[in-house]
Amino acid sequence: MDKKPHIVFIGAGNMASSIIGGLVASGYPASLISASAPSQEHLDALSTKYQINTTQNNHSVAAEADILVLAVKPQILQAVCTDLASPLNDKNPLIISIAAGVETPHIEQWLGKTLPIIRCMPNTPALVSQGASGLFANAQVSAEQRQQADEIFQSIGVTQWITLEDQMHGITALSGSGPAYFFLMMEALEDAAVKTGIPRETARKLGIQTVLGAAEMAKQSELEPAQLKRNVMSPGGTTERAIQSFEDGGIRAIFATAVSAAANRSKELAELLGKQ
Ligand SMILES: NC(=O)C1=CN([C@@H]2O[C@H](COP(=O)(O)OP(=O)(O)OC[C@H]3O[C@@H](n4cnc5c(N)ncnc54)[C@H](O)[C@@H]3O)[C@@H](O)[C@H]2O)C=CC1
Ligand SMILES: O=C(O)[C@@H]1CCC=N1
Repeated sequence: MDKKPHIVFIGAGNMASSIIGGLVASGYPASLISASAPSQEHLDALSTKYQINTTQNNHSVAAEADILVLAVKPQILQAVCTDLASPLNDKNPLIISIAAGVETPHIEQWLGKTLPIIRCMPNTPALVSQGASGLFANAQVSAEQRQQADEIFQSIGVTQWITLEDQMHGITALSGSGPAYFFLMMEALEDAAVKTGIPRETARKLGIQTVLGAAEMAKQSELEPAQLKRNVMSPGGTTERAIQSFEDGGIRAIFATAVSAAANRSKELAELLGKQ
């Protein structure tokens, strides 16, 4: 990026803070990041921690945006966009919506004009620069804007672009919601280890490092996860018993059902919110 764009966040909750924290950690100038929200507590947390600009006035800050990130709950996005239509009347910022299940034609309709819109599904590990973001651009997005968005989200993790907006339901179910699945597994693994007699602190430390080590290994290795798994399974050994127990318990079906429940909820939100 030659001249860095002014990035304005509408909404200052969990996901906005994770992205802002990651951006600042990557060296993005705090003076070029602003956030607006009704919650003074959320704003104070961001200005104290990252020294970014904050306000409760969506209108004034939106009018200054080169990139406007919509980071409010899907259920209030229509009201927020409708309210922003007039301050954006003579402006043409790149809109990036991170709201689950809200489709770009609805955002355009609510903002009252055709605009370059990118839908992005990030995740909270963005806070520690380990985010995974799926992105989709509508036809109005220029090559330069696409690159700007890619650089922003690459600075907080990895990016993958999709060409069909419909695939965003699956991305939401995979990487948007995904961190929670692994936190659940960490909880369950830790509790199970404690039951074998290990102190909780030890179980937590080794459990988390095991998840991290396995993920890093899968990322760096040319081998598929299935082969990496087999490499841990000595014939007649301990892992084989555990993996057999997972398979007998239907772990694959459990994943398939959970991921499709999340994707279906994303579709449901799209239908519900589009009808408002
Ligand atoms: N939490 C997550 O892991 C992820 C969330 N998302 C999406 O990010 C969006 C935000 O989610 P969270 O950060 O988790 O929610 P949150 O509830 O933590 O934050 C929402 C923020 O919006 C603010 N807000 C409420 N009304 C507003 C208004 N009228 N104008 C401006 N700001 C307003 C709130 O004060 C709060 O700062 C959602 O659309 C969600 O689908 C996407 C990927 C992952
Ligand atoms: O649970 C949710 O609806 C949001 C979207 C993906 C992660 N959190």
